[in-house]
Amino acid sequence: MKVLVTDPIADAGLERLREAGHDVVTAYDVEGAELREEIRDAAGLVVRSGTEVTEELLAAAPNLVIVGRAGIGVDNIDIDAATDHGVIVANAPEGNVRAAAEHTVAMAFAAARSIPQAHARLKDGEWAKGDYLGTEVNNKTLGIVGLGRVGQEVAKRLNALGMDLLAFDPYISQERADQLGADLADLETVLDEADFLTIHTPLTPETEDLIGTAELERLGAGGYVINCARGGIIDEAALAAAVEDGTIAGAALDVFAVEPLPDDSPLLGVEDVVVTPHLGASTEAAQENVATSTAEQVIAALNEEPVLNALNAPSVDKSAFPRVRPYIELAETAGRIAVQLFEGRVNAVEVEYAGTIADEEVEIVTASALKGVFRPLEVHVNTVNAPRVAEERGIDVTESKTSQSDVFQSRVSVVVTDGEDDIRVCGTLFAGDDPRIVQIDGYRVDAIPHGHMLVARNYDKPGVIGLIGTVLGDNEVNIAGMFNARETIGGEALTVYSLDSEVPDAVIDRLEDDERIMRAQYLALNNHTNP
Ligand SMILES: NC(=O)C1=CN([C@@H]2O[C@H](COP(=O)(O)OP(=O)(O)OC[C@H]3O[C@@H](n4cnc5c(N)ncnc54)[C@H](O)[C@@H]3O)[C@@H](O)[C@H]2O)C=CC1
Ligand SMILES: O=C(O)C(=O)COP(=O)(O)O
Repeated sequence: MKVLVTDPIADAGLERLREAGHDVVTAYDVEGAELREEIRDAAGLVVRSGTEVTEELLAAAPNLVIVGRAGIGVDNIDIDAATDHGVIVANAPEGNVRAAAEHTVAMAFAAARSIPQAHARLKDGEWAKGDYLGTEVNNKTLGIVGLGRVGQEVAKRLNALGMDLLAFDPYISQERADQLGADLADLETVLDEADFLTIHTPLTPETEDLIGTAELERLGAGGYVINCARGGIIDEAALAAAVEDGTIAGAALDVFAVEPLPDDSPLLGVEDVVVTPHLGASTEAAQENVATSTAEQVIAALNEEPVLNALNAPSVDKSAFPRVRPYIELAETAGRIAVQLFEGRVNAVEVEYAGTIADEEVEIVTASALKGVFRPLEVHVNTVNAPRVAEERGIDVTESKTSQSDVFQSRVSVVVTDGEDDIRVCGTLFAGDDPRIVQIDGYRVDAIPHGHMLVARNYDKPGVIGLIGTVLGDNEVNIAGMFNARETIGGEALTVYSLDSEVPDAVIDRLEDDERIMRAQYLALNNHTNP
């Protein structure tokens, strides 16, 4: 499949994709209409921070399965739109953490000891020894905004260099902070106490412009700001002014609100603002890590396997996946059968798990059952967007589990209802992976869910089964298997036929013309034959 790579990633990642048999196309400086054309037949897209993955781009990518972000920050990807389009977004949250932490430490020293400024002057032939009186980090307080993966690595390193740690992060436990030797406080206290303030949050509506004039005033003279997280968290004009007028001592920035940083940025004119062009993740090791990890995730997604770091898709533990996998298709089929048999307007879907499957993480199986239920919709529904499609349509989804199962070791049931009537379809796996539909609307059946199915509700009268067989045969529809279930002798019965081909409407009409047959329904279970 085609995997489009729009930002440079390490060769190891490109190689991994090729080894998996994918057609890797690199398009580093392509934008606009040209990029939309390039993505049209792509199944995978790999980006870093340089590509804006917008709704417009996603809309131009009907075959896209996954956007892999070879790095951490996903603020350049419209995840919401990706979910709507059923596209997985996955990042590589581990591989460049140490690189980003080391760069942060380097930037702290660069600012505190004016290394870039002194270096530039010496290169110009000037021995400016007397102009620089730096600040030691030893015995100073490090204020950390965002004590996540990078923040914690920075904390450990700078703590080892003699700094006290004070962190603002409303989403971290006291226990974790204690393990790091960090005190937790509100932002104001951190600003009041810190000598160095380092930012390690993602860019979100909550963190946008988190640090402005008032916060820099609180940090005060002698304070340094380091930002290797995301531009936009600090108000750049306010920061440039605060360093320029001595409100704070200096700043070191790796990231900017607009990248590449425009020539006319006020930051560029301020002597004590140190800048690097978004180099935090740019080490050989980090790039190899994130490129291979992203390639693995793209390969998994294109193989319909679980994507470890998916940000918008149900997650499954890799070791549990083989146990869960066969139920994914079974639940989708049960959902497809249930919705096609149901004659009302679905306003709720219930997925029940009984037996050993109830011990597993089944989020992806439930999403798959919904995918089956929504199959007749025009929109492209998959396990990424199925829960959202349900929510948007006001369809209640419930999942229930019981360790008790009847005769089967495990059973998955999909119930669709309009609040009054419902249809329940239950499936199981024989011999571990052989899917069977074992109950339809209360009738015990045994049907192989494959291809084409005819479900007839008839009276248990002599000759009915023969008639159905003859009518199907006369119309060249071959019967692969059949199961007849009845309530009582002579009472209502439900007969399920597994067929080798589609049943034309005229044949359905012909069957329903017989007064012994109340209802005959053709169900398409093949992907290609969905009505
Ligand atoms: N300069 C570069 O090249 C690199 C930059 N990054 C950036 O560094 C940042 C941090 O990355 P990770 O540590 O991996 O993320 P993370 O998700 O592990 O940690 C982020 C932390 O911020 C906290 N947080 C979220 N909202 C907050 C708020 N409003 N106030 C205070 N704390 C808040 C979270 O609770 C979490 O602990 C990201 O923006 C990432 O994109 C990461 C790698 C390289
Ligand atoms: O991983 C991140 O969040 C980064 O900021 C690294 O960005 P990059 O992959 O170097 O464009």
